Amino acid sequence: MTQLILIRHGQSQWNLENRFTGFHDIGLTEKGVAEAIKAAELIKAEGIMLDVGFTSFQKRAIKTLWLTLEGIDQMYIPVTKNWLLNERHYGALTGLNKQETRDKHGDEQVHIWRRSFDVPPPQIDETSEFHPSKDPKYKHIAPELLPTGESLKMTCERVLPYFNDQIVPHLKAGSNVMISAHGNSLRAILKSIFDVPDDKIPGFEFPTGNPLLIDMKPGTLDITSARYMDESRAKELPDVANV
Ligand SMILES: O=C(O)[C@@H](CO)OP(=O)(O)O
Repeated sequence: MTQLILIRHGQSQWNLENRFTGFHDIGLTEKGVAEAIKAAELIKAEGIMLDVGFTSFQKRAIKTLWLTLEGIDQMYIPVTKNWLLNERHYGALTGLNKQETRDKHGDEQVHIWRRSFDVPPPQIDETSEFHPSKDPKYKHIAPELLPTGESLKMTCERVLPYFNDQIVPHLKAGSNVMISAHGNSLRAILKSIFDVPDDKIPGFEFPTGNPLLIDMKPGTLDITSARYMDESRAKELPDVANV
């Protein structure tokens, strides 16, 4: 059996403040740190041995992975960070309070921006402090590749080629893989491995800092079981259709 653990970062400061976050690089709250430590306890209790880890360029996901690997005493595994696993870029909404945005634009418009599959948010202006060109961690990436406002569809188109090329080969070779990432970059992976239709995928929510353990038949991506390890904070999962 091959094991894949998907974990959304623990609670971030902007999750707490209810602000659109996307590419903004904000840290974990104390609660977020505690969630990552708890995630490690759950993984350790089941004796899972990881072979390789992947995360984004964003400290909330990186630190969640660090704390988890520290807690399970497996800090030796190779870890690859890639910006292609970043959260969906929230465009001009970045930094805004979600409730204030609802009050201004209405519940329906904000729901479309947050949970449609293919409607992108308004693009971020080049002069904004949150424009990705202002962040030195992306200086090696061609400016035209950097997102300035992504729909979930666009996030899938960014994340899935990386997942298929760089992560799937590890799974097919039988390695146990942990991916620490974000609500929408993980939706992209969930959509791919569970074959979730476009109109259904926005409905799946990843709880913060709660490892999703997915068992696969060796040498394949055929899922035999999937469950959130902290049952008390579990969310709905797609049906395991390909057992
Ligand atoms: O703000 C964000 O970057 C994301 C994830 O926290 O929010 P949403 O739930 O609106 O996709």
